[in-house]
Amino acid sequence: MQTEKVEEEDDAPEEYVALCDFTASGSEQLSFITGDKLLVHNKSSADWWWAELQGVIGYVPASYLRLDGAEEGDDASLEDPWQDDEYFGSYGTLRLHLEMLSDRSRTETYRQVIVSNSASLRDKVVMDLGCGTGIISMFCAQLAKPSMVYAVEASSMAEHTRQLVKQNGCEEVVTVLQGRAEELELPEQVDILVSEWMGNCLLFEFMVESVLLARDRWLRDGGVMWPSSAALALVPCQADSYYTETMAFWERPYGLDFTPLQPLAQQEFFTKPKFSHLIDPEDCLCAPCDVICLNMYTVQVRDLEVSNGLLYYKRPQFLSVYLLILMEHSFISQEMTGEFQFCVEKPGIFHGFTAWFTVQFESLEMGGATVELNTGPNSDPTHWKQTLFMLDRPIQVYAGDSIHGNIVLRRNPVWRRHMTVALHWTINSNTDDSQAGTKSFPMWR
Ligand SMILES: N=C(N)NCC[C@H]1O[C@@H](n2cnc3c(N)ncnc32)[C@H](O)[C@@H]1O
Repeated sequence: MQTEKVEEEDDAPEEYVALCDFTASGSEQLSFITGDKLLVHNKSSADWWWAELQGVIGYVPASYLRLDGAEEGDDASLEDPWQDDEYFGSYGTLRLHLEMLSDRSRTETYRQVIVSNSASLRDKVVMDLGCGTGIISMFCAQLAKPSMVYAVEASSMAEHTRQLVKQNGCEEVVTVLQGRAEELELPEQVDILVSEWMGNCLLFEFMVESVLLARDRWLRDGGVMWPSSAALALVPCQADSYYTETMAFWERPYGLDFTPLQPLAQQEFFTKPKFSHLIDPEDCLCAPCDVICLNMYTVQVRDLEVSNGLLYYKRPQFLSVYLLILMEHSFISQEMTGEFQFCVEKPGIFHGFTAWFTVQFESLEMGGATVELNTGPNSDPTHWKQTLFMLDRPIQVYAGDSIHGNIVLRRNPVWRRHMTVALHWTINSNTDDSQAGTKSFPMWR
């Protein structure tokens, strides 16, 4: 069994400075704000450290801290906040492309978009951003007659993609360009920017930033974005089997009482979201709702940030605290926050929330049908499946109960492909007293 490298507890705690705010999501975690100086007593894991702030002790996310006195560039890991070596390295192998190509729901949807717009694609210039093995570009070349497809791929897969394009007789139409789309030089503007950029919970990996930068630089006025829009859906749900196998398990394994391990189980299994969760439609406590909606023509890169403050590392000393507070609230991005109001349709156990996304592809023809890829529980399963956010403790709910609150996707100010999903909820019930809760889930740092 692989164990994470655990550094021995040092005798003298080390002083670290907070790079950004962190809001604890459980009693065992410690909140802090940008600039706080924390004493780290134990680096119990790579992600979570045992630290002290003004006499209070708790777990803190290691990625939010930097050794006090170290300069910004000192920490080698901070040199690549996009983690591009690791990220594009992983896409340079076949594993992830095999997973994406094996996802028929995903891949057939893109093929359907090309087929249903084949006439309008004639003589158009297309960019396929993050083309991977070039499947979408070759669909364009085989099923329609665009004048040019720029197949852009930053990983080393691009070399193989060139070979596949030639192997399939598409080299007249498809030009493979290796590099980050936002850094490449194209010979011309494009009519259509197509990309399969969606990550778990829609935004993880934040490839969407590259799509927006490429849009602003290469999509001609009046050009088309595919997907044209995207939405994150959320639903309160039961997750009895996951709860049983990770938490209830410790009650009486082999006739012994292992319940003292349950706080550890909560920290280990419920602190982060559970990717690739397949929720049974029966486990939805009510109908889902779209909590985050992105218009791919108007959303801006700055809208992807939910600011904790003016600047993550420094604050202008001359601004009064009042003005800071005033300006902070003006920075909250509407795109990254969503309200919800659910009405429980049947009695059950509220174990947590499940999230998934949908993306829409508008027709190139006026009044033509929009194509949608839905990764939710009532559609054909995809490789993304759904994402489960477990509460610390399950709550009994009844038909008619209301669960309202909001979700905030807070992009990690240090690790640019990561975010924290914060959920705040209040349950109003005719049967029990109302309850409120909040929990933040790092994804992953
Ligand atoms: N969650 C996903 N859909 N990931 C697909 C990512 C694919 O796009 C590629 N990719 C991601 N970002 C970029 C970028 N900025 N420029 C070019 N290719 C990219 C990546 O190498 C992989 O082949």
